[in-house]
Amino acid sequence: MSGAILILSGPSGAGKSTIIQRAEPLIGDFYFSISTTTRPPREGEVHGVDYYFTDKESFERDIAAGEFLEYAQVHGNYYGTSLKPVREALEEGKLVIFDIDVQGHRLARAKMGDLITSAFITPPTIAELERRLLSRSTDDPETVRRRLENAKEEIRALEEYDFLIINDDLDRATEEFVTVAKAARLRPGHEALRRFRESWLASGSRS
Ligand SMILES: Nc1ncnc2c1ncn2[C@@H]1O[C@H](COP(=O)(O)OP(=O)(O)OP(=O)(O)O)[C@@H](O)[C@H]1O
Ligand SMILES: Nc1nc2c(ncn2[C@@H]2O[C@H](COP(=O)(O)O)[C@@H](O)[C@H]2O)c(=O)[nH]1
Repeated sequence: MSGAILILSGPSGAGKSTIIQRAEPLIGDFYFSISTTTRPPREGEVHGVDYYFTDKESFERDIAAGEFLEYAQVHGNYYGTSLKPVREALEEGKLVIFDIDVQGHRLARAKMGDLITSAFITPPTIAELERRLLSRSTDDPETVRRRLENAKEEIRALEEYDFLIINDDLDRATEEFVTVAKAARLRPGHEALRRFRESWLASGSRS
């Protein structure tokens, strides 16, 4: 595998999807890992674009079949990253971007740590996070409350990430994310390093 992985995490409502969408034309060729979830679709979300929406029984069947690189229960629903498309994209040398929670970041690091660069995105304050969750109008008040409570736990994992992006100004945060993505691309995994060393040593010299 010669690609690289960039993991983006942060509280729900931090602006991860917004930033990935804005950064897309600026990063160049990459593969965005579409997660599978048991969360019901929000208005406007499309199966196979935003998520693969499924039910608990088939998600648990996929867990048992070893389909996931990582999965976790987040805000009361299952979310998981399918291993097969990620492996294929890596084999094609692509940068693979994940938008996953802090548990998923830990699990992915344990399996593919040498390929991973990670960034944690957060609004500057909890009050601003609450404002964004409310103004997005996608979740009922109980869901917003639960997501805000979870945010206080998630931010404890900050030190586990390579980069912190404070999303106060969207243009600046997007620019920072693009910089991180370019850096992630330049980070070869152990296998790629070994291959380079072998070919470098085999390249010979005149003396
Ligand atoms: N810098 C910003 N200033 C003001 N509003 C913002 C900023 N960044 C994002 N938003 C808004 O905040 C809301 C949440 O953003 P978004 O849906 O991208 O968050 P997310 O981190 O992907 O959330 P989730 O994890 O729940 O999918 C959206 O309405 C978005 O337009
Ligand atoms: N561990 C994983 N977390 C995931 C995955 N896909 C998304 N997420 C995280 O879930 C929350 C909530 O997302 P929402 O779309 O319901 O608002 C968010 O923090 C995502 O990063 C995954 O495959 N694995």
